[in-house]
Amino acid sequence: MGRGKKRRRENDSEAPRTMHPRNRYAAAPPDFAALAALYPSFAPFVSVPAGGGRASVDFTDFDATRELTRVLLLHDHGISWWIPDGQLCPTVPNRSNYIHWIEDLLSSNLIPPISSSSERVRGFDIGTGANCIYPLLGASLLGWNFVGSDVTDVALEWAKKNVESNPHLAGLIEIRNANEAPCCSKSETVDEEPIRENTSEAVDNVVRSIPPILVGVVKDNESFDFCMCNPPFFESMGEAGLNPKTSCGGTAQEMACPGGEQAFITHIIEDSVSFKNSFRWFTSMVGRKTNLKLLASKVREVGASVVKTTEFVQGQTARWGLAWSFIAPRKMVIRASIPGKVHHSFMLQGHRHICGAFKVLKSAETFFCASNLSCKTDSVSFSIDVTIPDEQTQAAVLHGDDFPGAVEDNSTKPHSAITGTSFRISVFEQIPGTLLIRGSLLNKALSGTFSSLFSQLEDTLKEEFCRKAR
Ligand SMILES: C[S@@+](CC[C@H](N)C(=O)[O-])C[C@H]1O[C@@H](n2cnc3c(N)ncnc32)[C@H](O)[C@@H]1O
Repeated sequence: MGRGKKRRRENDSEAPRTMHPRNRYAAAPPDFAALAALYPSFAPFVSVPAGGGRASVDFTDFDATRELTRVLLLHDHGISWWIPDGQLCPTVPNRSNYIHWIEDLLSSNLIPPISSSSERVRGFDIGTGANCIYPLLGASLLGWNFVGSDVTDVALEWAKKNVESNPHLAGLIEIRNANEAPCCSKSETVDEEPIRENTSEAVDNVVRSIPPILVGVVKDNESFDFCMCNPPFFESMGEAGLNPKTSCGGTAQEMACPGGEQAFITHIIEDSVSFKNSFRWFTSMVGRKTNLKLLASKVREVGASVVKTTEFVQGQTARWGLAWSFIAPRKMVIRASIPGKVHHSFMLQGHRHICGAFKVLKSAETFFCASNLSCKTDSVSFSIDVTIPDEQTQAAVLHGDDFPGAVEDNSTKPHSAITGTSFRISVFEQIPGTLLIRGSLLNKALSGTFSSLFSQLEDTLKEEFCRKAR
């Protein structure tokens, strides 16, 4: 955790415009003056301009940042919380975004629930820290169950204290010492010298020096709906640098590890292969966009069936989310409840940068590939030819979900005649910031299935692009 790509500075007291819509601070940022009136211990950290105006907090003061977090957790979430001086202090609105993204992944239904899924969602927070922020937020906002792991004495001691201070959540959260994994050697001191060669061999060597993350820490027969991680992003505290505009604390053990986030997340990816069927989703926060691409290809190399990414814009800092799963995505055999047509279209309107035609094309490709449909993308004509594999085509017909030639006539052709059903998705930029997405059935079979898929594509792209653009 630390400093990533800097964004144009926004007023710190304003909620970033890109907050998740369900984030409780999305509509209105915290009202510092009102909180100061309610909590006298917070008042000394709040300044109100002489001529009136919005109250502010000095984010370069660790004590102020920690007191704000304490007050927000107490006032808005009913959580009693504290961390010792210098430990990483989380910002509540930012951390909530990651929780809501996982909530979206779980509810997307892209991956079916794992067989042992219980009624209550169960998550594994890798490196929960002294602050234990994700389990506390996930349990209080959504009633999720958590195992939170860590390796340092201070993190384990304070994470437990933070859980015990909240008896209403204590039954939902277990804190686990990753150093007690059977294969573990005690956590190493962080090397101040970064690895010189950034070759994959150098990274692999470093990965082996990181203490256990999942293997040995996850118990036999345990299963989880997801894991999450805010990794140590840096190779050294020198690399972490100091952001003069904020003081969120952070010790070397929290901020840095040998090989930085690339090695840490590579370790998670390697471990994930051992738990293909025990986790529905593996996720991690990523601090650098270059690492996101690299790690996403690693995830594909180890055979993930679905890979998803997102961008978290957190005030001035951009971070990314990487999610993957080995569970086969649900097959797109769709009940054609909407009337079949051979052409469909919809508009995406949003901010030009966010809603670029190429980005939308790639997201559409990801959507279809994740559904086991084969895609041929032409980035010159901004189009994708999508083919529904024969077995899915057959399944749609056999299940009575659709029928061939639904638009042309309502007669049912022999099943064997329907092969390689395909359609074309094209993205056109109408005016800057407005895109037209058009879908055309190429061989006029299974129009109901095509219509249903197109409607799901519309929902997915609108959710992804229009929400961000708000
Ligand atoms: C950036 S901090 C994140 C703390 C907290 N989750 C947050 O978001 O503020 C990274 C945490 O990972 C922990 N850590 C490092 N290696 C670990 C390992 N092998 N297993 C579990 N936790 C580890 C560190 O001790 C530290 O608490």
